[in-house]
Amino acid sequence: MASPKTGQPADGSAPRLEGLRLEGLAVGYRAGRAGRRTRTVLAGLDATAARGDLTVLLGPNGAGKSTLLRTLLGLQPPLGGRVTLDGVDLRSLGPARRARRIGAVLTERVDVAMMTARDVVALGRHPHTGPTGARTARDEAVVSWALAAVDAEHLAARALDELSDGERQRVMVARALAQEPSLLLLDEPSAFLDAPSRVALAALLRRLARERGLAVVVSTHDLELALRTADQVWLLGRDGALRAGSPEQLTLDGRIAAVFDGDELRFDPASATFTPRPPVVGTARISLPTPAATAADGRDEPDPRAAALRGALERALARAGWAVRAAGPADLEVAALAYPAGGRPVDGRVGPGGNAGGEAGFRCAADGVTRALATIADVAAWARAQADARAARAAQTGAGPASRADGGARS
Ligand SMILES: Nc1ncnc2c1ncn2[C@@H]1O[C@H](COP(=O)(O)OP(=O)(O)OP(=O)(O)O)[C@@H](O)[C@H]1O
Repeated sequence: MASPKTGQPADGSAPRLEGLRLEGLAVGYRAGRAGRRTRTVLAGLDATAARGDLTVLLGPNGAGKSTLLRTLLGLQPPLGGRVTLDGVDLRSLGPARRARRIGAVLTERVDVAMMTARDVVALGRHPHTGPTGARTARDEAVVSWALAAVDAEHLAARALDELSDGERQRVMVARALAQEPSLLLLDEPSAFLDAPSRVALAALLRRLARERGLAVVVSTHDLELALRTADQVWLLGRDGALRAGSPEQLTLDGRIAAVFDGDELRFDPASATFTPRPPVVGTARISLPTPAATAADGRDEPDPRAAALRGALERALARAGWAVRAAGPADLEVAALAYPAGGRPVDGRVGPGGNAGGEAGFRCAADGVTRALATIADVAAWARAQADARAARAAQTGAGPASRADGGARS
């Protein structure tokens, strides 16, 4: 049994490091004279974020992600309930002890004119240095480690206000790491990062959680990456509820789709990706050449060219308004006649030797007309023209295009 005040077990054994726990937490804002008027954004939140885990906070705009993170960081008081870190109530921690335990990267821009990236990272040591603020050799080593951990050693001597948004973001993560916290909170840290840097940051946060036993809670709008990398998701719904679970569980439960599906976007639980949802004009079917590849040891392996080609064709057809079906009759048919040479990305002509001669790569049919087309771009343009023609015919007869439910896109 742990002492509620200190979190230390009464028997003197090593403290149990349970990470972050929200118990009936309510967050929001106080306004009016003496803060008597309150605006509750989220209430009754119960969840944990274990040490060693990457917990990703997801929710639509305005759901309360920043409000929750700011409350966990102590920048605004809870309106109710409590938050503990390793069993210790955060309200019992003064600012200095709190700063030693919780590192954060928020969306606010920090004004640090004339400081180098290394100086800024060194600010993270502030909670650990004595009253003089003098840094020891260990402090300097931690600063160097933090810069290296985010792959920003080459930025150390640069002035922070001369860095790009992405470079700056990495430095701010390093500053939080330099605090050597047990809880790391990040509010949309990948907002300014390019795709490879986002993947690298997610991998870094996972590694830090694992290797240093940190509880990491990160909010993001990058759902697809979050669902691939998170150990746990805290999902804020439009109803103000927080549902915690593994990405797979929340995907299969339909919770992710319930929060994020919209008129324009649909969450596909099979691929855990979002696809645009244009009006459906009819059904389409794709056929591919028989895949050639089998593994050298004789075991059958899926031919990666087949998946790439099918995916590219599916996206092109869906964008034009066709609901692609796996089998059965369809209004529009696209048959690829060959794979691109050498398994290169499918972005141009298809056929033996790259189809340099310009011969047909696809045979396409719709509404009784058959066409031979050379490239995927040709197929996309043709599918779009067919969709426009169908929509125009439907408008003339007053029938309207097939509904989404009819077309099967909104399964
Ligand atoms: N200072 C404030 N006073 C009162 N209400 C606020 C304040 N700041 C934010 N809010 C409101 O709190 C709610 C939650 O906002 P919050 O910024 O936490 O959402 P979010 O999930 O982080 O949104 P986003 O994804 O758009 O960044 C919103 O309705 C917002 O208008």
